[in-house]
This record gives sequence, structure tokens and C-alpha cells, in this order.
Amino acid sequence: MTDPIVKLDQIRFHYSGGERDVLRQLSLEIRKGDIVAILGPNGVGKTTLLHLILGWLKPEEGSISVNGKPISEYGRKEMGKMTGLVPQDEHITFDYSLLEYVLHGRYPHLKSLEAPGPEDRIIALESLKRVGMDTLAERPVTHLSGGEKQLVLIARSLTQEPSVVLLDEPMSNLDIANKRMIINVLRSLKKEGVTILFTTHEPEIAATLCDSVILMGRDKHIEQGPADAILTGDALSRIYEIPVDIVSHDGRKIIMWY
Ligand SMILES: Nc1ncnc2c1ncn2[C@@H]1O[C@H](COP(=O)(O)OP(=O)(O)OP(=O)(O)O)[C@@H](O)[C@H]1O
Repeated sequence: MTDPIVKLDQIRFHYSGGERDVLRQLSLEIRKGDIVAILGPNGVGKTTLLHLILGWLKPEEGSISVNGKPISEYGRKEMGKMTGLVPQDEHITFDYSLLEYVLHGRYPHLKSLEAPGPEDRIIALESLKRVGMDTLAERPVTHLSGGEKQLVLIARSLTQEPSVVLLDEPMSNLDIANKRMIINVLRSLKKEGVTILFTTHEPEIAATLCDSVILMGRDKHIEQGPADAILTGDALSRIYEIPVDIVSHDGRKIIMWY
């Protein structure tokens, strides 16, 4: 078995001022080059988990390592080359063009005060092309629809070229054609050796795409394993607390809930 690229060991976390632990005794490992989905009810701590891996939040207890080294030992830019986040949403105040916005992803690769050069622009344009947004490169980013913005946030992360991409509900605003496109982008990243960890409320996408699935329950119990073993009707009924059945059709899983 390959070494984990991301490892969390016995994590406990609560927000300052928060009454209760959001995460407790959480341990998990992500293998290099895997595509992994995190599923669980609203508010269970999925985004919090991504922010802990990025080092944006610090656990009360436990350790987090990336590539065999505790994340506290990495500098900011080094961390930016290793891990990148596609957030659920982002408030944009300046009227950047799409290209300028996506070029921000190059920050970890530039020296301080160095401006992005022609090669950085090529990488940014290629990233916009991968998500079908290159023809809009000069458009103001503040003029985008919710789904278009989600595609641009993915393009910025591609421009960053991290070894581990963390995506927070990356397809929640996308139509089915764009969902399929992003699924294919994630598959091609995997072929390039990139590790992908994403949160989703769509078990079908997890079943189609993932090497491994993490189910987070309100009781802080975590299950991790191959999609076939983890995404069962019983398991989904248990974590969402409603009746769920899974029907197979043409090799794909359809989730039925009542
Ligand atoms: N900055 C904060 N301060 C205090 N509590 C917070 C903060 N951010 C999130 N929380 C709380 O922590 C818990 C976990 O939130 P988190 O955003 O990680 O959940 P999630 O599983 O990603 O939810 P969703 O599926 O709705 O996006 C929630 O109860 C939330 O209210």
C-alpha cells in the first residue's frame, strides 16, 4: 500500500466561542493519486476538515501531515504548492478580469512582488480552457453567474498546480453538462498524479468518480473505504436519518430517497 499523502490522526476541533467539538477523534488517510469524496449531513464538519488540512484552522488535539511532514513545518508558499482549495463560494470585490483572477493561483510559484510572466499567463489560459471559460478571459469576474464563478474557482486552482486539490462542493451550481466536464477534469488530474479530496451532497458523483469515500456522521463516527462498500442504502439512511435505497442501472448507482 502506498504511503498516505494526507494523514489526520486523532483530531479534535472546536471553533472559538463554539459550545461543542465539531470534530472529535477523527483519523483518516488519503493515498497519493486517489480521488476521495467526503459526504455527510449539513453542518457535520466537512468544510472545517478541508480548512484544517490547509492549515487555516488549528486542531485542539491531534496531528495533520501532508507528504509525511506536519503541516506546521511548511511555509505559506510551500503549502500553496502542495495544497489548493476550490471554495464553495468567494466574495469578489475587485473588478478583475477572469484571466487576472485565475492568475492569482500562480502566487505560490512567484517570488515576493514578482508579477506573473508569459508562462504563468499560458498556464492560466490553459486552465480556463480546461473548464470551457477561455473565450471569456477578459470578462469582469464580478459579472459571472454562480455556476460560471464555480468554474473560474476551479480554473484558479488548476493554475496553482498543487499536488493535492481540495474542493468544497465543486459541482453544486453546475448544470449536468458542466458536471460531466468537471468529472472529466478531475479524472485527468488523477492521471497526472494529483490527489483530489472533495465534499459533495451527491452520492452518485462519489460513486462514479471516487477511489474512496468518507462518510461523516453526526455522531462523529467516520467510515472510509471504496465507494461500493461504503455507499450502501443502509449507510446513507443512517447518516442522513431518512430512508435511502440504491438502485444500479447500466453500471451506475441511482440514489432513491423517500
Ligand atoms: N467560523 C465559525 N464559527 C463558529 N462555528 C462555525 C464556524 N464555521 C462553521 N461553524 C460550525 O461548525 C459546524 C461545521 O461547519 P462546516 O461548515 O464544516 O459543515 P459542513 O459539513 O461543511 O456543512 P455544509 O454541508 O452545510 O456545507 C457547523 O455547526 C457550523 O455552524
